[in-house]
Amino acid sequence: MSFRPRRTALYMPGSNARALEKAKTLPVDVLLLDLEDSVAPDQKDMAREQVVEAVKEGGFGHREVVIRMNGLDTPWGEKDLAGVIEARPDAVLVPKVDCAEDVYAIGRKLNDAHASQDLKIWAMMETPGAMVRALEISSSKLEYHGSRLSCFIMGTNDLSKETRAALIPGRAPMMPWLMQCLAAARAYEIDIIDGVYNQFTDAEGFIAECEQGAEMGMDGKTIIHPKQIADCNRIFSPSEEEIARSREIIDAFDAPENQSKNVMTINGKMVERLHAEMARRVVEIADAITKQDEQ
Ligand SMILES: CC(C)(COP(=O)(O)OP(=O)(O)OC[C@H]1O[C@@H](n2cnc3c(N)ncnc32)[C@H](O)[C@@H]1OP(=O)(O)O)[C@@H](O)C(=O)NCCC(=O)NCCSC(=O)C[C@H](O)C(=O)O
Ligand SMILES: [Mg+2]
Repeated sequence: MSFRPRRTALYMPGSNARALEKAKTLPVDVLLLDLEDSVAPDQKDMAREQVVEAVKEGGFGHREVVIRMNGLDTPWGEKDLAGVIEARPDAVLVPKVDCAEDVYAIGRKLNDAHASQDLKIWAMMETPGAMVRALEISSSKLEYHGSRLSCFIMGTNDLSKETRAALIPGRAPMMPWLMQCLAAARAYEIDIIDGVYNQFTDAEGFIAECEQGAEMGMDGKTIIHPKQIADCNRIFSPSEEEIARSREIIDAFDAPENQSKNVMTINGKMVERLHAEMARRVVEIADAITKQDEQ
């Protein structure tokens, strides 16, 4: 599959055996098995063992499986990374990435361990340093031979803690950083998934934040509870109307009589060839979602 849907990325504490089992039945695109902030220090070793065993055992179907390790500067980081190498998930999620060297350090260790290049690095973007160095971090994808960086995840809780910017409805204080990370990600063809909405019992607020993230261009949203799955999947999927409009644009530009046209009027609106490229992406996303749902 050339396009991989990343609409819903569900966190679950690695210490929660029930959640790990339940994950195999939930309609999410990505599972974020957490060894970091949702796991208490006295549970870290147990959580790591449990997650490594669960990933080795498999059974997660089409879901992308990602393990969030503790930082290499903590007492658990090295053991977590060894566990990741043993378990072989789709990606390791590195918390509190602050600069490109934090990505290189993980890449070097994976390469030294001869871990498959299919094991990707995802970066949590959640420190003030990462906000001002977002482009340096994303560019590490190209500048370091063997870099595996393929996705950013916004960590708005830590960002709020470290910057003291309030997490409020509409997220005005966070908007410059969210968009800066998005542009940095796109500049190097890296996916980007939005931060969590903590008030998981507030469906209306969650829907508003998903819609905002989708309008900003995020590929999906991180979630913390199964209640949030259905709305998140729906909002980050192309609507029937959008798919129909996209097919209309593609057909118009593909028509033999329009081959020498770069601009047209469709339904009273100017449409250029670049819009046909955007439309093809919408259809590709919709097809990938349909294919995944059929599995
Ligand atoms: C928030 C929770 C602690 C709530 O847990 P609980 O009270 O147990 O929820 P429910 O009783 O409503 O659960 C109903 C059933 O759903 C299952 N469940 C709940 N949450 C999950 C989950 N995340 N994954 C899988 N399954 C889940 C329960 O097991 C129940 O199942 P059943 O037995 O069949 O009835 C809890 O939801 C939770 O722990 N959520 C994840 C918290 C987490 O991982 N946080 C860390 C990431 S957030 C973050 O740090 C982002 C970033 O770094 C930043 O800085 O912003
Ligand atoms: Mg965090």
